[in-house]
Amino acid sequence: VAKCMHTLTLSMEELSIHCRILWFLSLQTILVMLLGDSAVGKTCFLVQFKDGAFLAGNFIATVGIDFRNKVVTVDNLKVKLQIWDTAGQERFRSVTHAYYRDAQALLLLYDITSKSSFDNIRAWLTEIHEYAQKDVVIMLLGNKSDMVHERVIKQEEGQKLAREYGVPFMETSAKTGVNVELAFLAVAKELKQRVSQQPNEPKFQIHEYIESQKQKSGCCGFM
Ligand SMILES: Nc1nc2c(ncn2[C@@H]2O[C@H](COP(=O)(O)OP(=O)(O)OP(=O)(O)O)[C@@H](O)[C@H]2O)c(=O)[nH]1
Repeated sequence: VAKCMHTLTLSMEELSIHCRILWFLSLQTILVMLLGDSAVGKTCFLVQFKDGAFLAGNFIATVGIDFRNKVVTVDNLKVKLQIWDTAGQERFRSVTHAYYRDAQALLLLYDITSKSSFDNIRAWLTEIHEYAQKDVVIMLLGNKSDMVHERVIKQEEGQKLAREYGVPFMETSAKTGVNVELAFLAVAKELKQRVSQQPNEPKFQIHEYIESQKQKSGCCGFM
């Protein structure tokens, strides 16, 4: 029995190593795309995540598409995120459509101080369903949560819309950094878990993960 147990333990260990190698080889780079109307803060969101800085000053709209890489650690594994920052302006829409199908995760932003950017989320989701992969991870983000006095979209409205489409939701601030890293880590963890999850493990729940991180940080703006 002891010998059997030993063999069993070894093979479980081996299996785990194989899973990690597979994960490393297959999903070493995760493609994340930032979407949403012009001026909702996509470029600032990316710069905050990449460099921990806020781009204050004149607003310069993105032309076409741009990308940055950042390596993060998910469950002790290094994962490279390749993040595509898209132009929100309508005239670049056909350029960005071409990139949708390669994205594994989409962070869809609106600006909590702009009703039109929130109203356009439904149209963005329609486009996503038309052009993106069926199993793409989508997260809805209400950005500029630091602008409390200019807010026109309540947190509950964002939450309600997200629930309607079955996607996770958070409010974020590219200015203060609130929830910026968490948004990327949550989608990376979801994608990693899809690959490496053991059959006897409970399914990873991105909503619960976000909630647990909220409780850990005791901070604001999570949903
Ligand atoms: N207060 C505040 N301002 C923000 C935040 N995020 C972005 N901004 C400001 O909003 C404006 C637009 O930000 P960008 O990041 O350039 O917007 P974008 O979504 O990339 O715009 P496009 O490139 O046209 O699609 C800039 O003036 C930023 O300084 C935020 O979280 N809080």
